[in-house]
Amino acid sequence: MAETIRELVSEEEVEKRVCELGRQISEDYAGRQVHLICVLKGGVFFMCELAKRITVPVSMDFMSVSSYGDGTASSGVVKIAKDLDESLEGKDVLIVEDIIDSGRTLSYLIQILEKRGPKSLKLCTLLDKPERRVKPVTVDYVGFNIPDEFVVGYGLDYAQKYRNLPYIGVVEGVE
Ligand SMILES: O=P(O)(O)OC[C@H]1O[C@H](OP(=O)(O)OP(=O)(O)O)[C@H](O)[C@@H]1O
Ligand code: HPA
Repeated sequence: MAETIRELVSEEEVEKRVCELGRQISEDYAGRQVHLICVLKGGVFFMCELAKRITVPVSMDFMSVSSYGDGTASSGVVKIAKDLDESLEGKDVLIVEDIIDSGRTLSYLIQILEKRGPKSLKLCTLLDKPERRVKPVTVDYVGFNIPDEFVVGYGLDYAQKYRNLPYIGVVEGVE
């Protein structure tokens, strides 16, 4: 069967939800600066769109933590491919992710970042697959809870493809 993409969350729905999250974060961080950490590569589309909707001062840094390789199953081994450029000491840090699936990546990342002295550390994800959780993770902001299906688009890839889709889709016709 050929690989096809079935739309799960439309472009309009994603945009609407990103605006709502931006408003909520702006209210919650009123009077403070929020330091966004983008988890590359998947988080980059969401982070850019979200940052544009946040009305309090924003600073940003980037990190790359990989556990999936090119497949649809987490290897369970989390590797830091690129660390942050700046210290987190005394900052109100908000990690911005595209998806929490098994929770392995984020539980590992949170453990590491908590040790770097942030004033606060919270997590915002566009998508959450709670059914798949192996490691518990506290998620502060969620765009959409989705079923246990492998999704692509809006930053998410399958074998590095489909990140540029403006909507969230399910990959069909793959093992
Ligand atoms: O909850 P988990 O099961 O750990 O899965 C979530 C992680 O998997 C994806 O990253 P990936 O390793 O595919 O890297 P990418 O963002 O560069 O595509 C995603 O961006 C999360 O970081
Ligand atoms: O469903 C997914 N799609 C793409 N990347 C992912 N990383 C964890 N889960 C997923």
